[in-house]
Amino acid sequence: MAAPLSTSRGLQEEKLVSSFDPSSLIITALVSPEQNSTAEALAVEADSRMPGHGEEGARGIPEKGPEPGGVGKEEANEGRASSPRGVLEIPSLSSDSDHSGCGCSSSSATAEKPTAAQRLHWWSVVDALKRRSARKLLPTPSPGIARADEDAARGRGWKTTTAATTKKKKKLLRIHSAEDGMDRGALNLPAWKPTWRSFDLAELVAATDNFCPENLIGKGGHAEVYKGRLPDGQLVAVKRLMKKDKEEEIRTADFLSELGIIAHIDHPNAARLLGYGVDGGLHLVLRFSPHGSLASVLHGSTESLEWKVRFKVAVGVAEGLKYLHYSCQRRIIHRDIKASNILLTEDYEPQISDFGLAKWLPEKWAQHVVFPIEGTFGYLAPEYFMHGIVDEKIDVFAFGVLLLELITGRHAVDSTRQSLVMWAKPLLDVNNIRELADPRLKDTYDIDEMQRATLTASMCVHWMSTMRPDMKKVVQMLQGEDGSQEWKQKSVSGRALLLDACDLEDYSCTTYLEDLNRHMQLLLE
Ligand SMILES: Nc1ncnc2c1ncn2[C@@H]1O[C@H](COP(=O)(O)OP(=O)(O)OP(=O)(O)O)[C@@H](O)[C@H]1O
Repeated sequence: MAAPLSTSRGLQEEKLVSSFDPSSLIITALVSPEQNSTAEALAVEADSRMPGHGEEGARGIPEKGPEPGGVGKEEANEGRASSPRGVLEIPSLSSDSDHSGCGCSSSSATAEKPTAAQRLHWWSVVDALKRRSARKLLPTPSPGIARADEDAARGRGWKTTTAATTKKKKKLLRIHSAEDGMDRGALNLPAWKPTWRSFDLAELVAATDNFCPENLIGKGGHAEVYKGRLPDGQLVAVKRLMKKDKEEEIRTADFLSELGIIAHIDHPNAARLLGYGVDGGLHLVLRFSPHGSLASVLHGSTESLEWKVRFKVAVGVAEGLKYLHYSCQRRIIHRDIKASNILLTEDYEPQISDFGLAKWLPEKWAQHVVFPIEGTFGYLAPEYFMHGIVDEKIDVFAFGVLLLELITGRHAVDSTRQSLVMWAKPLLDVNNIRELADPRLKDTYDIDEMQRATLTASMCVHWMSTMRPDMKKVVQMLQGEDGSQEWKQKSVSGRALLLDACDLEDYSCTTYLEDLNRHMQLLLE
């Protein structure tokens, strides 16, 4: 496994990035074969770029899933494709429940399949992308194409179908024929109105004052985010995917992936999608969070964030993660929980955002192995960065780090490149709350809440994933609802417990810290 590259995003956030993202396969399920569009050629290209990727895997759905309780393997040379990210599965017409759409429930725990109307809505997204692709294929730019689109098309070597890809294309045609054979017009649509819509470029330009630099409110590894105002006065955040080093098709795949997941999320502690735009770039339109990210409020201000708010944020993020892990038809693993991906509403209600790396896993897969490993250093669970293992527990680990940030006011990785987990571990082991608590808080925190938070954090950042609580338990622990007494007792004998756990496994506490260190050195070299 090649060592992942690191971007230069400062010491606080070393983000792992990939040279190739298997999620690009998502496109293969979204383009229609009936048009010889760029999008289709793109699909074939994306497919063919997977080394050893079998034709059967062209839809990104494994031919044969792992046995119940087994591990889903994403590595291409295993002959299986990735657990598809995002949209790929949403409009699926397959009868196999495991390959059906995400259909996350609306604030309820009941999973629902997508309706015909929902599928139709998705088709409109696909059509918009196809139109965009088709425009770019035109040998001479049409006078009707917006200038921004011309810029985007300039110099880009979109490949049309080649002899080498013809065979795969034929296969794709067959794969898609079943879906495309469905008469969209003949669908008897139930009354379903999506809460999000398509925005054209003119609307986005007007809202953001032509993406004026003054409206730039955030810049991540993949996107620029602009503040905007819609004609009805509503404030929005327009997330524009950056061109950077990624190929167009990979960017499109990332975009569809994020859109596919976020469009189905409906929870007060998760970012709310208002729409998307595919003209002049790829855009997500999101509800604006007035306080920006937790990272900026916690670390970017001289004023100390009061404990009451910190605890509210902790509980809210835990609720949001619980929803993602348990209230969707398929479990959504966020994979990039960190302070800069937690946005704060007017009244400091936290919202989990940036679903660019999120994955959903079939119910019967206990876990999944991915390559390349993506995420942000300081928040990566050991089993993930060492072996690429993905399940809910990697989010639990990252949540533990976030909790430590809230408790201590420290960064996940400090200016001396020390990981917060490494710094906090000895203090957590002896339950030294005085040393752990952010000195800026002085004595203003609720001692019970602080006790519960530190204990929960110590369990969440356990190096053995099986020793970490799930997010249902985390919520209960934070709220002191279930087993708080039991946890209190554990906190008293916390050190003994943790040492016991160390003894149980060869993979000891020391090994874990050494691995973390080694991994960090690798990244920062
Ligand atoms: N809805 C929003 N309201 C206010 N600010 C936002 C909103 N969405 C994003 N931002 C700001 O923009 C920043 C970058 O957004 P985001 O994390 O989605 O971009 P990204 O490129 O995907 O990031 P990453 O590097 O984590 O992949 C956030 O940290 C936040 O400060």
